[in-house]
Parts: sequence; structure tokens; C-alpha cells
Amino acid sequence: MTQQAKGQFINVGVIGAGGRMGRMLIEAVQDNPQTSLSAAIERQGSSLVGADAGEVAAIGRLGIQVVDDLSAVIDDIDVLIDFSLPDATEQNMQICAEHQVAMVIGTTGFSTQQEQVLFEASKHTAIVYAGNYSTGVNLSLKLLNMAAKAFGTDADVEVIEAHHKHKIDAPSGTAYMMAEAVAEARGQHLKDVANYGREGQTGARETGTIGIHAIRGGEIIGDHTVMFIADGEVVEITHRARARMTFAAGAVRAATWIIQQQAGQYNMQDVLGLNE
Ligand SMILES: NC(=O)C1=CN([C@@H]2O[C@H](COP(=O)(O)OP(=O)(O)OC[C@H]3O[C@@H](n4cnc5c(N)ncnc54)[C@H](OP(=O)(O)O)[C@@H]3O)[C@@H](O)[C@H]2O)C=CC1
Ligand SMILES: O=C(O)C1=N[C@H](C(=O)O)C[C@H](O)C1
Repeated sequence: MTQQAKGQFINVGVIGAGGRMGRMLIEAVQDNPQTSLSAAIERQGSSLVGADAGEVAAIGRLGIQVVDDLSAVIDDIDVLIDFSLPDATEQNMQICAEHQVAMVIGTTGFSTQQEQVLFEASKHTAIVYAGNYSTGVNLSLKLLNMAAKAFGTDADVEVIEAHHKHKIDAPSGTAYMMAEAVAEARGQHLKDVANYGREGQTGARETGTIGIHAIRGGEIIGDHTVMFIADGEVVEITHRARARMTFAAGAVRAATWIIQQQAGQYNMQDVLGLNE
């Protein structure tokens, strides 16, 4: 029987509780009628350890102290939401796999080896992993699939993303997902056709390649545009995030869904039923 069927809250732990997303996630967990914050975790040495998680998120006291050790609170957690750093998420996946605690992962910038850790962890527990938890971006992936199939390689595709100056990885996880959606629809592997930025004597554009470009500045929350540049016409599919809460609310929705799934790796399109 699921937590919901028993009429209880789903106990959610948040990693990176003091981060831009962590604070939003604490608020989103408390806003969702099915979920309740049961643990908030920060890195060792963080000045926030010992603080009240609700006060960190500016939503008032919750009586949950920020801790620096996931293992110490793992038994209090049904689903762990992790938007932090690749190295931290890598360790957390191993702890969750060992304790069979479900995860919702938003961290971007994984190495190939870290993607392998995710694959192994998902044999033991249910994990949603997505570079973007907004409904709009996941819908855009479907539109990109349609556009890529319609144009094939008759259109030159360029992906442009823009984010705040604090972002430490590039291109964004969303830009990768979008480029992958186009490549897959055209029967290509992204690694064979991606062209990251351009500089110097590049030569003429090669048909079938996908250009990917990252802009960083100010406090841009997250903008993505994919251009299909064909002879005589250009189609642009653009998504602009207006508030981080759209990602946080999506991740909490994913938490309410993943608690009912078998071990395995899922994405936000699975959560939204867009893959049915
Ligand atoms: N999938 C999606 O929809 C979205 C994904 N993201 C991704 O989420 C990630 C976080 O983004 P953002 O919130 O802006 O970044 P922040 O730097 O604001 O937040 C990261 C938080 O994680 C903390 N942290 C670092 N190491 C550990 C650790 N070992 N254990 C626990 N906490 C730790 C940091 O602490 P400290 O600062 O003290 O080091 C910080 O509070 C990025 O990878 C970003 O790309 C962001 C938005 C949406
Ligand atoms: O770091 C961010 O802020 C964001 N990261 C995600 C990504 O890398 O795609 C999602 C969103 O665009 C915000």
C-alpha cells in the first residue's frame, strides 16, 4: 500500500537545503498537500548546519534542523530530492540505493562515470533524473521531436541556452536534453554531431550537425531556444523559466509519483505521462 493510500504524508528529504533550488524545494514540499519535509541536508562545514530548515527557506519554523550527514537521517526519508553538485549526488545515490530510498535528482553536469553510478543505483531503487522539471520544457521535448522528424537534416539546428552568472556547468542539462531529442529523432547520436560553440577558422557548417551555445549573465533563471534553420523559413522553439518554483513544484510532483514506482530510472516525461 502506498503512503498516500494510508493517508499519510510522503516524507521528503532535501539535499543542498540552503541553495537557490534547495530553499525553493523546502517551500514546495510544504506547499504540496501530499508531502512533508522530514530532513534537510547541507554540506559538511556549512554555516547552515543546525539552523531550522523553514527559517532557511524563509517560510517560518518547521522544527527540522539542517544536518550535514544524509546517513544519519536516511531512515526518516521516503523520497530524497537532490539539486546540488555532481560529486555530492554521486555519494547520495549510493546511500539511497543501499537503503532503497527513492530519489528525484535535478543536479546537472554529471560525468559519464556518474551517469553509470546512477544506472547502477537505479537497479536498487526508483530514481527520477531530469535536467529540467518544468512542464513546459518537457512538453517542448515532444515538439522538438516532431520538428526534427519533419525537417530531418534539411534544417540546420542550433541550441542556445542562457543562465545566471552563478551557474557552474555548461551547456545546461536542459540544452543537452533538447539536443539529444533532436539527434534521437533524426537517428543520430549526439556525441557524433554536437558542435559546442564556434571560434576561429571553423569551415562551412556541416549538414546534420547540432550547434550548442551557452550564455551566462545576471540572474537569468533559464532560457532555452532551439532554431530549425531551413531554406526559406526558420522555426524557433523557446522556453523561458520565469520562477525557480516551476522546477521545485515539478520535482515535488515527481516525488509523489516515484514513491509508487518499482526500482528503475525514470524521467520527467514519465512523471507527466508524456511517454504513454
Ligand atoms: N533539473 C532542474 O529542473 C534544475 C536543476 N538545477 C540544477 O541543480 C543544481 C543546483 O543548482 P542551484 O540550487 O542553483 O545551486 P546552488 O549552488 O545554489 O545550490 C547547491 C547547494 O548544494 C549544497 N551542497 C554542496 N555540496 C553538498 C553536499 N556534499 N551535501 C549537501 N549539500 C551540498 C551547496 O552548499 P554550499 O553553497 O554551501 O556549497 C548549495 O547550498 C545545479 O546542478 C543546477 O544545474 C537547477 C534548477 C533546475
Ligand atoms: O542551474 C540552473 O539554474 C538551471 N539548471 C538546469 C539546467 O542545467 O538545465 C535547469 C534550469 O535551466 C536552471
